[in-house]
Amino acid sequence: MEDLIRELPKVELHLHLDGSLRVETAIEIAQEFGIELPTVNKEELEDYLQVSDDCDSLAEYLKKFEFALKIMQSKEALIRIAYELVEDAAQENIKYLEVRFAPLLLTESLSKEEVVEAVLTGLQRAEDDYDLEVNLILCCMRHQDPSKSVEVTELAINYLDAGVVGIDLAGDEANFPPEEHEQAFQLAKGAGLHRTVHAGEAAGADSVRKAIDYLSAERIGHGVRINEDQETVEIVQEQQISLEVCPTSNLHTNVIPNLEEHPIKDYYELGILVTVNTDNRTVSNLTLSEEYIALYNSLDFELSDIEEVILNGVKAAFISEEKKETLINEFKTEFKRIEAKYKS
Ligand SMILES: O=c1[nH]cnc2c1ncn2[C@@H]1O[C@H](CO)[C@@H](O)[C@H]1O
Ligand SMILES: [Zn+2]
Repeated sequence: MEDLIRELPKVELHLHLDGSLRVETAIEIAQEFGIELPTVNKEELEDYLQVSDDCDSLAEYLKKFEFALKIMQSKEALIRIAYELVEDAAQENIKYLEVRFAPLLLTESLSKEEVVEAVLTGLQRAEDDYDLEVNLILCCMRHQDPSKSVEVTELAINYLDAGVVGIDLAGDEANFPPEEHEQAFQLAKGAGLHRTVHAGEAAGADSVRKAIDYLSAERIGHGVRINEDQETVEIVQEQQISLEVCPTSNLHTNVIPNLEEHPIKDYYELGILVTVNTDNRTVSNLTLSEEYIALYNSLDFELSDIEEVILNGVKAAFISEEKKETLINEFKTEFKRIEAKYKS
């Protein structure tokens, strides 16, 4: 079953560039650019980049990004890291990928336009070399002034036809409410940019409601905690808001005590459009295949359920209806072929 899952065509919609760089690459870039490292030993550096078992909150988890951001301040680093992330995704048969990051955290020596262009260059080079499609989402950060979110949105609008498809709101959910960023998200909506918002992770259902009401979120990053309020569950169901669920990340930020108690199966059974994602591959030391294997082992998802969740990812993707239909047909054919192969 595990090999079969690895072979299935997949989609990933919630993946942070700065949480997913290869550890070897971090060492090489730091050495090349004279950036001071706490250690050049790969295993030891992993401790700095990966979350430990005793991490007890999102705020603590977010500290894991500080080092990655330091080494991502040059064009060369951004092109390489973006390229390698797509390469890693292609290796586990991801056919459609949305990558996200916060451009304003990377402007120590580059302009925000240079930052976006370098990442798009890396993504597109890998798209040319591998058989998958990639789009980019730009993150606004909760702790930054709302005017910065407008700046990120304007930047996203400039690259709307060049690979950027939407904006996100990320960062410390418990301490910074979403509604302050309304102007940016309404600007995005008016310009035809898609909107996703991290919510219902470090704060409850109320945070999800605000993301929908004020920020016109089409998707919710995580949304684990919607079950704290029945009305929110119904709104998510009725409005077909999809959830970008990242089960292992939720374990690491201490939103759930163990995978077995993750509510994803309940949401799935209610017909909510749940998708499965890694969030941060390096921070959580994780691949998407492993995440699906965990659903199979810990949450009793059967193969047909896993395939349906993968198709949910296509349905929730920030792409045209025509592209969705093509991908769904391709995926269904592949599912049948792979199932037949493993039966024989
Ligand atoms: O699970 C999460 N919840 C909220 N914010 C996050 C999560 N993972 C990463 N980031 C934040 O998003 C920024 C841009 O990629 C990262 O720098 C990190 O601060
Ligand atoms: Zn995230």
